[in-house]
Amino acid sequence: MNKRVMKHGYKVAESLYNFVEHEVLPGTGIDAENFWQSLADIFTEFTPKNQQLLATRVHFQKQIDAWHLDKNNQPFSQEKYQAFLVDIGYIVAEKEDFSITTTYVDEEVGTVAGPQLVVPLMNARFALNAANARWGSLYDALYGTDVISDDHGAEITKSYNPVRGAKVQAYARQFLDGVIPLTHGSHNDVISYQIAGAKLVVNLQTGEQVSLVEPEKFIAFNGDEQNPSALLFKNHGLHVEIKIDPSMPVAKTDPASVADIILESALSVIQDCEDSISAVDAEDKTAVYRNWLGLMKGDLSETLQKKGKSITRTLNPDRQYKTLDNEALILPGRSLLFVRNVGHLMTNDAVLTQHNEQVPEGILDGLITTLISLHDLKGNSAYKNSRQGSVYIVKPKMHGPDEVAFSNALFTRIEGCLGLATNTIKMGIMDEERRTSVNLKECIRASKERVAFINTGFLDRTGDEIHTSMYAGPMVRKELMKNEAWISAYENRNVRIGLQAGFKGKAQIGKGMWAIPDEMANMVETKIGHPKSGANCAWVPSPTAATLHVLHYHQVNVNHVQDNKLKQFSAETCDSELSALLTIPLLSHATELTANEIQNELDNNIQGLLGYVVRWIDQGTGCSKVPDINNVGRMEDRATLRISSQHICNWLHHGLLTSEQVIASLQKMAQVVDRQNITDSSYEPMATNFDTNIAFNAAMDLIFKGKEQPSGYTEPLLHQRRIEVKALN
Ligand SMILES: CC(=O)SCCNC(=O)CCNC(=O)[C@H](O)C(C)(C)COP(=O)(O)OP(=O)(O)OC[C@H]1O[C@@H](n2cnc3c(N)ncnc32)[C@H](O)[C@@H]1OP(=O)(O)O
Ligand SMILES: O=CC(=O)O
Ligand SMILES: [Mg+2]
Repeated sequence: MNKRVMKHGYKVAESLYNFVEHEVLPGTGIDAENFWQSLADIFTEFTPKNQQLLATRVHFQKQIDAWHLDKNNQPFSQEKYQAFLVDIGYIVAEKEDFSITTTYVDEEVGTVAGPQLVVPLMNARFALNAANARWGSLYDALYGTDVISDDHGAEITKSYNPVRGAKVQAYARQFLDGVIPLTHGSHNDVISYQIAGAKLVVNLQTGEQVSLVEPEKFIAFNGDEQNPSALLFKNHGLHVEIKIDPSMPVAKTDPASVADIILESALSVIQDCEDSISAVDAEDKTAVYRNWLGLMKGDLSETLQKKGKSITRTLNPDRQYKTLDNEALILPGRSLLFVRNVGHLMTNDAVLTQHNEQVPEGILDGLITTLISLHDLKGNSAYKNSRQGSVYIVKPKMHGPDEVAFSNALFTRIEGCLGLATNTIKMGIMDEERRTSVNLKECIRASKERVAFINTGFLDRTGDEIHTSMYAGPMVRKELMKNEAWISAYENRNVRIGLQAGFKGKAQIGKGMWAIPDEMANMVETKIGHPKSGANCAWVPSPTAATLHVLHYHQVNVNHVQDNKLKQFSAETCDSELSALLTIPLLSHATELTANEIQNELDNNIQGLLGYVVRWIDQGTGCSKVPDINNVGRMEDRATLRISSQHICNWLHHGLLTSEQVIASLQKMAQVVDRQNITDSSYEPMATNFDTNIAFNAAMDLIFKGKEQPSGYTEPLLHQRRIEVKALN
């Protein structure tokens, strides 16, 4: 049991208290007693409203459930359905047009389009890697993934495979031809790059000297003009470095001695306190906050074993080049960091009221993560995060404008307590709940002075789609959701509303996660759709994916796309979008499923669900790669768990599945998952005792108690079961 320190009527867990007093506050200029007083005041002031907002969610859901139950067996009227949603206040009236006025936004957010990497903040090794993923090796990203096919002897072998290496070089040169084309010939034919008269001079095998079609794209270099070691280019605001080093093995097979192409990759990173981590108590929360502190003070480090060697990972310094006028050019060495707080639902025992009630975790996150960010704002770190002096907080899982207004008011209050100018905290709004999508314009208005992004979190959004309309009928198969009318309306509408609210040049319009981490060829083929849709950032699961996704932003000029989109919108599109958005993705008679298809869908869902839950509950791993039924590794987090659990629950309720069938699948798939984890010595098999295995029972609850879970969220049950496991150890 955590010891507690009484502070102004609140009982603060000793672990958090000591951390704040001894590690966070020194150097912030904030007086300790004033801080604890502010904490107490903020909880006293904001907790009742937080609770009221949660009660409103329940109230809406009950009315929607009753409407569908009442209408059972009657033909569905979309018109009546929408009128009902307006009537109960679920859809609010859209007011006059407006533009956001957010200021002091860093260029990674406002003006340059590029990948956004998400990382579990609880894992220091990953968190550091993500912060350093601003720059990535294109050669490594290509060599190590399926973007380069392994036919004709090009497979990945134990030692370097020159056949594969040659394919990587060819791919990279083709990329250079697209981004920085030569006035004549190809980067394939280059024997040397030099600088003369503040220009790039390119010598070809043919003996010709050529230059760039757009010479202004060459902006800096390192080394001698005759023998440069690095050449720096800028395209669509993104930097590309050609690294020249004849001593590197790969450069020996390149007449121009190119050793790598280094790409500016993850412009921004979301350090996640939410769905990709498992933080259930004061001890866990303190560990997460400590990593954020290390990032903000610049001293986070982690020693790890890599390829049989011990290495210590720290934050990368900035990068230095010489401009063509021989001035120093310093570029950020690290990604711009956002921190994703938790939403309004959960509470945590890190702080208790005097009646031993847990406080809302989202309020605690807001206060502590901002307090920690003071180290960046006050220049206490050797490394700057926001050059504009802003703090970037992503707020997930908000339902509708009142909840956004609540976060906005909370942030204003936190700024007041910490002596920060109002709107120093920038808010990222996850557009991932149905009531937010439907009322997005009003959600943005509620934070129009600080909003820095709207992101389509389509995974949570799909979970909410299923839960909200649980009683309307059985939903389409999970994989087919992406073809449904609501999802394209949701994605298009998010871009339209963001652009019409003046996001261009000021804030991000973001797209969702690439959740198949090993399918990079597929990603390179398809994720170009995100910049083409007008989004200026999109989520990737790993640094490698960031280096590959950035290729798209070199091909697509998002600024131009946004300008063109703004000219195209019409009033009619807005109306038809709303009814498409509210079209429930129900199975139609035309698409009735065979018993086999139903069983496959169930087994697939259960395999992913169990594979994720067992690691969450037993090992505290919040984001995992779990093989699906076709052995494709899927990124699973709490949002994907929300989808699978709610989907099974929905089919169970509507009689497509029986309880016995679900239990049989759970037991069969538990054995599959146990086998998948056989090489993990810390893994506890589930199939040895289904009755007592806590993770297995958590999975059962997620399905059989799924209908009653608030908004279909998985965190209440996951937390409860993880706390049980932690108590045993
Ligand atoms: C719906 C939503 O909310 S989506 C947002 C939540 N999702 C995320 O945050 C995704 C985070 N990603 C991950 O956790 C991982 O990439 C997974 C679990 C998806 C896949 O993991 P694996 O492919 O098994 O990667 P693995 O654990 O082998 O790590 C490989 C390397 O990549 C690095 N890496 C993987 N993902 C990341 C990441 N997101 N950020 C930084 N580094 C990463 C690791 O540090 C490791 O490098 P290292 O050995 O030098 O430290
Ligand atoms: O948070 C992202 C999502 O897709 O959910
Ligand atoms: Mg989400």
